[in-house]
Amino acid sequence: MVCSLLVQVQFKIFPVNYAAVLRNEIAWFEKPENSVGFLTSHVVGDTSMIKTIISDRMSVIVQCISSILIATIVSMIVDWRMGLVAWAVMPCHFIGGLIQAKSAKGFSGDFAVSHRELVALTSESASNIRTVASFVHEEQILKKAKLSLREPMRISRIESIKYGLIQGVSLCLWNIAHAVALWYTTVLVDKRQATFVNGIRSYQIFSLTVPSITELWTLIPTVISAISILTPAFQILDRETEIVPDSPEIKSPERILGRIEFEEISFKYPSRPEVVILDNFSLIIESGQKVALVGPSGAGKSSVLALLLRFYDPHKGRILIDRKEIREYNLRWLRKQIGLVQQEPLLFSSSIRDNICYGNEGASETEIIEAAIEANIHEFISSLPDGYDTVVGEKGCQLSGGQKQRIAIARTLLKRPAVLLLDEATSALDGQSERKVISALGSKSGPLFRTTQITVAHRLSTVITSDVIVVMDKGKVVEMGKHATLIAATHGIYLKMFQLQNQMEG
Ligand SMILES: Nc1ncnc2c1ncn2[C@@H]1O[C@H](COP(=O)(O)OP(=O)(O)OP(=O)(O)O)[C@@H](O)[C@H]1O
Repeated sequence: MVCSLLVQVQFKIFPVNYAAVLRNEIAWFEKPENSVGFLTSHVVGDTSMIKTIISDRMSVIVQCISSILIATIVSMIVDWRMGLVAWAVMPCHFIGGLIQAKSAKGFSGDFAVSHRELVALTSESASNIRTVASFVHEEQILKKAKLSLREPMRISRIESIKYGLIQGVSLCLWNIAHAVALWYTTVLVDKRQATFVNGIRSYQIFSLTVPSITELWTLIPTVISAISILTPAFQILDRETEIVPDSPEIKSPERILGRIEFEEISFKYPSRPEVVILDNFSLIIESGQKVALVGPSGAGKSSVLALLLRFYDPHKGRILIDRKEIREYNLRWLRKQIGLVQQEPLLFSSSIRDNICYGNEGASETEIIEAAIEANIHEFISSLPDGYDTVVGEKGCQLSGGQKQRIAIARTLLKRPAVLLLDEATSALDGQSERKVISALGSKSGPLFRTTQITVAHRLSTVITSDVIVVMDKGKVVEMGKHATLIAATHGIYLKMFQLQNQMEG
């Protein structure tokens, strides 16, 4: 009964642990201690450790405790003095066990850390295998892995010697306990306070109990390891996320209109608090407008999009959507209203259909095909032997950069977002494909179905038709207007960028 309950707990812990990881804000995932490898190691390692404790060890612990209790009661019934002796020598086992437990603590801690480092290294190199292979960096990775294991190996060698000695001491204490019990049996028999038969019976029962006690103590290192491994897991479970996805639980209108206002925003990334990214940034985007953010690399364009999705919160200023601060919207609901296509979109290792349906699982076949046509990828998908059922490989590795981008655009279009954020979303497409996609995206806004569009682009040819072009530099808006207005301004940054690109293309 107890064991079956514990097994159920074991299966419930994994989703709880995983949900606690996913609940955190983006900045938390950017900390080195929360890298993909470390988290994988945590989730997999913690779950298997819980399995070991609950399924394998817990039943042994329950068995040992019950056999000790039964043996004690029976030996008390046979001869109460002998029963008391069994308990009197218990400190010998107890002290032996304590010494073992103490030595095991450092032992397991080192293994946990080195194991996590190794998993982090493996997952990082496996997910970046093309970069690793092109730089012929395999040897260095192996060296790094060996290096990360060197210190734990040295420590564990010392610890295992210590552990062996300690095991010897605790066995010695166990033998002392036996000797005392046997000696006392002879004393009782000698003084005729117990019959020979009862003395032997009692001693036999005591002897049968000792293996259970010893086994219980040998399980202590496992339990200690579990505690040291599970402590960080519980820290993750207990952590309060800074940007709460389910709060506030207020009812929102069906669809936002898409008027966006950045009001004197100042922003620094939590991982780099000394660098100001956005400095008093203000911008109003009317519902249904097409706005382009352009400017030099590192100007803060993508950061503006990240703030709108509340991947981070600004330190100063407010962001309003439909004249209401975004913190007042339920975050999950808000994110469903916004579609983001990034420069290097990540596809999941499943079929093209599943990837397109990612934000809208209930979409019909017609809707999926419509979105693919708008993203100019339907023709390619139809030419594949398995069509929409083609599996794209891990992170979409079986597709070209441009195909990945177009599938990502289709995925976002299927979401029918009220606000569409395109961050260099067509940068990998050829000119003709790009024009088709951009014109399809441009036709998204109509009187019935408004989409506010914010495009971040380096290639200015893709944004010249925008309603407003915002030129950013060092986290500030430096120029703003239509393409014609901006190129008319002499000495403007936009004009310079435009001329430079024209020269390069010409
Ligand atoms: N997650 C992050 N943590 C810390 N700093 C970051 C992070 N992301 C971006 N930055 C820094 O913020 C600054 C602005 O980056 P951002 O990506 O917003 O610029 P950008 O204008 O979009 O650049 P690009 O055109 O090259 O994409 C850069 O200096 C960058 O190094």
